[in-house]
Formats: sequence, C-alpha cells, structure tokens
Amino acid sequence: MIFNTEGYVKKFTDMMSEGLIVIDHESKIQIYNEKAKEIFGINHVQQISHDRGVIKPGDIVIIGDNSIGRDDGNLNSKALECLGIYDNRIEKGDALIAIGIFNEAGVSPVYEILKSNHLERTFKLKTEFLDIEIGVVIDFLNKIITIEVDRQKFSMNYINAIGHMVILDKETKAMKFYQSQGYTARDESLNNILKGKKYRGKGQDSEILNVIGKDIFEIHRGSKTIQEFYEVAKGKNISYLEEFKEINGFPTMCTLLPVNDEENNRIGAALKVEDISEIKRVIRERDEALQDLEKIEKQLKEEVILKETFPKIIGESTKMEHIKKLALKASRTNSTVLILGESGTGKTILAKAIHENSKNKDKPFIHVNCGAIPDNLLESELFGYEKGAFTGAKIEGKKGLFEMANEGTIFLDEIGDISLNLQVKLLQVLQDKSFYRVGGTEKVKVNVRVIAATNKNLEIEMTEGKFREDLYYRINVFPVLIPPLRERKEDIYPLVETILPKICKKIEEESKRISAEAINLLMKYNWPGNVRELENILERAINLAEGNTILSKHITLNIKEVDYNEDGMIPLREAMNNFEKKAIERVLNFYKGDKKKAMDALKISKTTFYEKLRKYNIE
Ligand SMILES: Nc1ncnc2c1ncn2[C@@H]1O[C@H](COP(=O)(O)OP(=O)(O)OP(=O)(O)O)[C@@H](O)[C@H]1O
Repeated sequence: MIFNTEGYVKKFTDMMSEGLIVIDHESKIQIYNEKAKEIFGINHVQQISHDRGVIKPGDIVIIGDNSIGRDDGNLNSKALECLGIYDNRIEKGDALIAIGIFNEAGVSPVYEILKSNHLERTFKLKTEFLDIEIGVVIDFLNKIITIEVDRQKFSMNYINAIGHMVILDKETKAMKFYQSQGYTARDESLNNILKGKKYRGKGQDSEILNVIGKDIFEIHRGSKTIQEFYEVAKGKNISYLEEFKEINGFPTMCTLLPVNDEENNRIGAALKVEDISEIKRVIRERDEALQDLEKIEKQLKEEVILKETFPKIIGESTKMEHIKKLALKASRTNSTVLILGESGTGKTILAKAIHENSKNKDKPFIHVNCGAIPDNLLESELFGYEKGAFTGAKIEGKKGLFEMANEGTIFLDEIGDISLNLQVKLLQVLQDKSFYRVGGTEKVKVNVRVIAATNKNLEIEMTEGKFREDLYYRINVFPVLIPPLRERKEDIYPLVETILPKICKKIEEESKRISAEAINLLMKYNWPGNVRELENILERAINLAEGNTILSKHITLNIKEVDYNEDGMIPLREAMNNFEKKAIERVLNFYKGDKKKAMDALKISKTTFYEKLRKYNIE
C-alpha cells in the first residue's frame, strides 16, 4: 500500500487533534505526533532566543519555584548552596524566590521562602541586584510565574508546579538561558541546569528536538504513566480508555492500547493523550456560559413573576423593575410602607398592587385621601365616633376607616397633609394598634397594615416643624421612591400601548394607534404631571383625532415643558421664564427647600418670591 510509509504515517498522525505516542517493546519512540510535542512543550514556539550553553561560575541565577522539589528535577536546599544559599529551613513544597551568583563568593544572595501551608494569592520579590532591576512574581491564583529582568518578562504557566529560572551572563549581564515549557523532555530541569547540564538553544535558529528513535524515558523521565506505557509495550496486559493521568507535571487524559503484530505478538504500545488544561479551559468556559444562562433565566423568571404579579403596573425600565421588586418584598411583609413620588407617578396603583399581593388580599383595602378631607372631619373619618359625639353626628355613632380596614390595608394617601394634632393620634395607632373613637372612652383594637404615600419631601416638612419626627420614623420603615416619568422615558411607549386601548374603551371610541412623530413628541416632553398627565394628554388626543391614528398635531403639551434642545427655537419670553423657573428650583434645592435662604440668595422680595413660586407651580 502506497500510504504505508513513514512519511505518510507522520503526515496523518500530525493531523490529529490529540497527542499520539507509539513506542516499540524496547521503549524506542516510533511515533510522536505534533500535538504530543505541543502538549509536552517539545515544539514550544519561543519568541526570545538564546544560544546553547552551560551555566558558569559568576553567572547570575534568578529562580521562581512555586513548590520546591516537585517539578524542578528534585531541587533541595543542598542544591541551592551553589547560589550561596545555606538555609535548611527550605523544605519540599515551599515556594522560593531566589537571586544569587552561581559558584562564586562575594555577593550575598537575595531570597525569600513561603512555607507550603501558606494561603497567599501572590508571592513577590523586587530588588536591584548588581544594578540590574529584577522582579519575580508567583501568582498562585492564575498559576503563572513571571521573572522580569530590566523590564524584559519571562513568564511560565503551570498546572501543578514549575521551577522557573533565568540565567544572566557573568560578563555581559545579558540573558543566556531562560526556562520554558517542555524542559522535562529537553532534560533541562532547574536542578539539572544548576548541576552543569548543557542546555539547548532557543528561538528560530535553534535545533528541533528530534524524538523519533529516542528512548521514551529520555523524553519523559520519572512518570508512572510512562512506566506503565513501557510495560504494556513489553507485553503486560493492561489498557484503558480516557483516564486522567499526570505526565511530567502535565495533567492529561490518556488512552493506552497495546500494539500487536499479525501473529498477535506484542510489538509496542500506543498512548493517546489529550491536554486536560485545554479541556479544563473548555469546561470552565462551559460552566461560565451555564452560569450566565442561569442568571439570564433567573432574571427572565423574575421579570415574568413581576409582570404576572403586577400586571397593572406598566414599565420595563430598570428603575421600574426595581420598584416592582421592592413592592414584591413589601407585599410579603406586614411592615408599614411609605411610597414617595411626584403627583401622578402611580403611588396609588402601587399601594393597591402591594395589598393585592399580600396574604390579606381578600380583606379590605381602604384608600384615604388625607389631603382631600377637611382636618376637622378627618379624625372622625379615620377613628369613627361614639353616639352623640358631636352635633351632626349620627345617633348610633360610626365606625372609622381604621376599623373598616381591620385585617386588611389602610392606604393613607397624602399623609404629608395631615395636621400635627392628628399626627399624634396616628402615631398612637401605629405604636399600639389601638385608638379611641371620637367621644369614646374604650380603646378599639385593630390589626391593620398601613401604606402611606406623599409627594411632599417629609424631611423638609420635618425641619419646618410641619411633620412630626417620631411619626416620620414610624412610617419610613419600608420606603419606596417612584421616580418621575421624565427619568424613565423608556416606560412611555409601553404605557401608551396599554393606556390607549383602555381610554378608547372607556370613552367608547374605536381603537386608535399612535404615529411615530407623536411618540417622538411625547419623548421630548418633561412630564411634570407624570403618568396621570400622559393619560390626560392621550385622552384629549383620542378626542381630537378624526382618523384612527394619533398624529403629533393631536398632542397638546404644556409648551414650557418641552425640551427644545434639538431645534433650539423658542420665544424669548418663554426662554426667560424657563430660565427663571430653573434658577429658583436650583436655589431651593441647594437650600433643601429653605425658602427664607432661597429668597435671600436670589435677592428678591418675599412677595415676588411667592408670586414666582405660584406662577411656576413650584412647591
Ligand atoms: N406604572 C403605571 N402603569 C400603569 N398605569 C399607571 C402607572 N403609573 C401611574 N399610572 C396611572 O396613572 C394615574 C395616576 O396614578 P396614581 O393615581 O397611582 O398616581 P399617584 O402617584 O397616586 O398620584 P397622586 O400623588 O396625585 O395621588 C392612574 O390612572 C394610574 O393608573
């Protein structure tokens, strides 16, 4: 057969993606393909070259060894004496960084040891040695040892252990040898080099290590797997398929097969080798991909849960997702929730949603708009009254909203509007879960979950003495701040999509779609009235649109709030008004709402100041 020649065997085996080594029964290598050479570093591509040679007295030796005696040709403290290191504390398994002069007295070595039971991530030494800048880093985490000499780096990766070394010439101080992958195969272990063994040259012109015909033990010394390999070649009957084996410090996955001739006599053995470090990398990448996938799935599940849990709360922005997550947590506890946000941001629907998802969802949800009920009535509304408590009262007395909400939720909307007097009573209910009806002498006990909401800044109200500090801390247990719509414009489109058909249905109009220009206009707007304003603007647009599409001309916006940045055209008066409004707001913010300080800073009279607040609707 024409292919049955050595040249073709090499050609074909070099095509394999696994390493293949075949030896005869005399342990001579018959096949050693390219991949095997790559795995064991025999064909290692070397960027930096040096000539062949041998270590000489006076040469400077730099060592980085992560585990003494493990993969450095059995280096020990005795062997290190050639560098002037006499230290019997150095034991097998310790990490060592050492710089010293080979077989020449006069200059003390610099070295450090890290005992084998250390827990360090890195081990470093940086020094100037005979005017040469030298740094050695053993990175245990990423398994890499780097020796740096005058900014030139020599790095070696390892799986279990390596003995890394760089030698500088005595006279020229130039690098004459550095350790690289495959040193076992080249018989260039750290210990051997220090014992005066010749080393090969590296780089483009260096000789290629020809392994065919060589004894397998010359290339792979002291490996149990290779010993077994040889025994099979001699006649022993063992074979295995894809087992994890370590060969000269390289973790591999091996398949060992006997090779017999036509008469079934053993003539050798074949070893197929896969690079585990490669497999490990693939497994790690797969694990990372799986983890990412899990994260995405979890996120998706969370999004689905949130969507299902709060179907009425529209918004896919990260800010709104966060709010929904908080709301989900809030619905699982019974603590008091404080919802903060500008008018129309959705505080009420969020409060309802929290109730609807709590375990008391079948119990009452009582919405009290504290700002809408006159203060003198609010107390009797909230706590009820006894027979004949006051003129105009019902004869039989009346249950208050707290009693009506028993076992369920009471939603105290606009809590910032209640009087100081009532705040004291409210505090008592929150503390004792009991209260007196107006005109009553007996305590009424209730079990109510309280959700409060306000568009006011309660901290400012507190500093102005309008809101009690103790009540504030009582209700601010679980705060949820809904951001204004202008800060989450991504929510506009999904909101429009949900709101449009709802309004059309409500006002019995045929369903309408919205044009891209109209949406663009909505995106430019500042939304001082938030989602409620969006609902109103859409309702008006539906009424104005004759056809079934809402165009930009149907959208009526408060012109002052349109962001004119894009075309820059704006009447001067409007520009001045906008500027004035922003200037006042900025100063107010700076003084955290302190009006006195703000008007002083703006250098305007009290009357003008309040006039402007009213004009620009600043609270
Ligand atoms: N995320 C949202 N998804 C769907 N509709 C929303 C959303 N946010 C607000 N809305 C709608 O906008 C309108 C105003 O919302 P809501 O009454 O809850 O606001 P609010 O913050 O309580 O306002 P105020 O402070 O003026 O009482 C309601 O019709 C509500 O359904």
